[in-house]
Amino acid sequence: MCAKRPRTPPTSTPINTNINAVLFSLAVCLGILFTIAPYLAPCFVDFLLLPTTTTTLLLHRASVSVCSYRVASAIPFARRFCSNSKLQFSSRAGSRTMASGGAYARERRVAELAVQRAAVLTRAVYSSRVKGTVTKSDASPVTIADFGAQALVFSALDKSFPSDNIIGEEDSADLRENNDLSSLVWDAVSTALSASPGHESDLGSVTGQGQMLEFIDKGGHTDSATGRVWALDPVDGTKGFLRGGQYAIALALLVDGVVQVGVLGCPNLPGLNEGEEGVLLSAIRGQGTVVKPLSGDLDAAEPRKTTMNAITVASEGGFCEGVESGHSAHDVQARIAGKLGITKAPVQLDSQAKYASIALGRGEIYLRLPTKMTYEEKIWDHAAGSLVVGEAGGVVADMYGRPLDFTVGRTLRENKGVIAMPRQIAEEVKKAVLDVAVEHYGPPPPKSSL
Ligand SMILES: Nc1ncnc2c1ncn2[C@@H]1O[C@H](COP(=O)(O)OS(=O)(=O)O)[C@@H](OP(=O)(O)O)[C@H]1O
Ligand SMILES: [Mg+2]
Repeated sequence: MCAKRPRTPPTSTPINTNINAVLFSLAVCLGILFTIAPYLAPCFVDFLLLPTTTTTLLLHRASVSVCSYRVASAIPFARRFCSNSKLQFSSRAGSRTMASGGAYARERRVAELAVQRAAVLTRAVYSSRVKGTVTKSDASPVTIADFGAQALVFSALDKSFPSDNIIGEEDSADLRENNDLSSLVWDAVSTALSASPGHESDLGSVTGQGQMLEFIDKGGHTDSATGRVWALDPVDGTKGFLRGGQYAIALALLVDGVVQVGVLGCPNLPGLNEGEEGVLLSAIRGQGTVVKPLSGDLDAAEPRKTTMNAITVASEGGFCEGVESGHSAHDVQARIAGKLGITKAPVQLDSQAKYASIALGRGEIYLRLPTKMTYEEKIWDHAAGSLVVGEAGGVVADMYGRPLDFTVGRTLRENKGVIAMPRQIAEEVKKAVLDVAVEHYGPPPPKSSL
């Protein structure tokens, strides 16, 4: 159980923003200096020795054009440098909200409220007789809860951040073909709206079935690398949801391909107090991870800071994995655990509740090794969870030890498998996973040419 000392999360101040701006400028200058030096040198020497020859003029011109290309490439270099070093920077002026409580405080608050409102709907759908399950083209199930939760969260994003882009797991095609199912989703949405009134100025509303379908279709964005992009999995672990197991409502904000805010609502995880059910975890890059009860007044709830168990050898820990044997390779995961000397049996949980659990210190390692090398993990299955774990003192990587690359669209096609663990044992776990992965799947595939 996680019973950490309540603590207010650290906040960013305008001073931090200025420091970030100065550091960013420094990174640009450094990028320019390092990248153009080799090209300026011959130009300078030639200028001294043969100032009037045609060769010098041509060399000079070539150097200048290479320099301008290099100067241009120094900007993305600096941006990446700043993102990697956890300095929050966004290319779009005014795109980061500095509300009371620091950078991205407003985004976090709206995301938390939206996830909470969606959880009212998913819980109601679970308790009702009809789940309206349909099977998608990839053979995975989708229910009234998935569609309804997506409509509610997108209504909130549309109200609070109307110019942001959205990547969402679902679309309304099945509903437009099946009016009975669409009506059931609308019933669930309107019931959830009346059951959780308030916050309309932040969360908006859904005025009818037509608008609901329009909201559901707002998640078709494909470019995850540019500007502000929200990624939503309205019901992650739909199979878990249907069998009364774990599921999560997972919402993240990416800015220029870097996850800056992550929120996980886990309605069926044990709560923070005896007899309570449901937790709401949230993280802002550079500000740690906090947890609140999923129910109740979120503005009044004191956020508790949570950190992973700081074990120093992997054999002291336990690992969690997915329930479905088709989603991750249980046999390969067992081999890795054996190599690490882990003796505890794995804990099987559906959804990003796995990320939530280890961020709460209710487990240490998450292993997700592929059953098929052709499978591309989805951005909405990892964006929120990876930040929640990263900010709780963890490291998230793929099975070859590479950081997750959220810049390549709706999937993580440059990564294979996912692992997460406390940073103290990251190198040990990464090495064991890499050895087994190379043996079982072969060396890492080259970067895609797309
Ligand atoms: N073949 C394969 N490999 C890996 N992952 C897959 C695969 N097929 C589906 N999915 C995605 O798995 C998401 C659910 O992940 P879980 O961690 O809940 O899986 S598990 O059931 O606990 O094993 C699930 O998310 P939801 O559809 O939101 O439930 C899928 O996006
Ligand atoms: Mg999912």
